[in-house]
Amino acid sequence: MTIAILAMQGAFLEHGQMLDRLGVEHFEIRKKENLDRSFDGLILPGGESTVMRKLLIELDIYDILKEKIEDGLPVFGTCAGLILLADQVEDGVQCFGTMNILAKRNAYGRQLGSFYTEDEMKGLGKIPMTFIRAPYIADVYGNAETLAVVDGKVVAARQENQLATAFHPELNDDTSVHEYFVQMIKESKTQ
Ligand SMILES: NC(=O)CC[C@H](N)C(=O)O
Repeated sequence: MTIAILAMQGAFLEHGQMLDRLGVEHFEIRKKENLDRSFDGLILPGGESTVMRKLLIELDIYDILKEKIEDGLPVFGTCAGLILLADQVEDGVQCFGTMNILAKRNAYGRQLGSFYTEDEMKGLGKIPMTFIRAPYIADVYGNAETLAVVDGKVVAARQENQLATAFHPELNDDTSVHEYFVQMIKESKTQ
């Protein structure tokens, strides 16, 4: 199994370190040519969603990745990555728009934008959650399903091949969300 990590900007290195710990092969997508390689899953990291969207379009990567996601490629978006997947974005612009969620950007305001907590994620129990100028999911609809709620706000969701978290599981020691994603990839191969 090989996972591609979008590495134009943001917290991509830490995702690679998580995958190393799980013994999963990975490589970085920095330019269009990197997409010549085949891969079984895609990680969209945290960072700045507006910058990532701009680079995706400028580097001619946007259409290729959107088509792969629509064709069922397992994808995991954290924080800005969640915003890239959202069908609707409050205070921002839609990017791939493949997931039936409304993302509210910088939703916790200046003061509360970054914090740490531990809370339940469906199927995983209590896990560490680090939020950095995070969005939350203000609405989940269609085939999307809520996986975690913190203080009444949805912070993780899944829709078939797509997984999104408002927090950064790659910044804590716990590998369970990445394991969950690896399991999604395995299941997609047996379908
Ligand atoms: N840590 C993050 O990824 C922050 C996301 C950022 N606020 C954005 O809108 O893209």
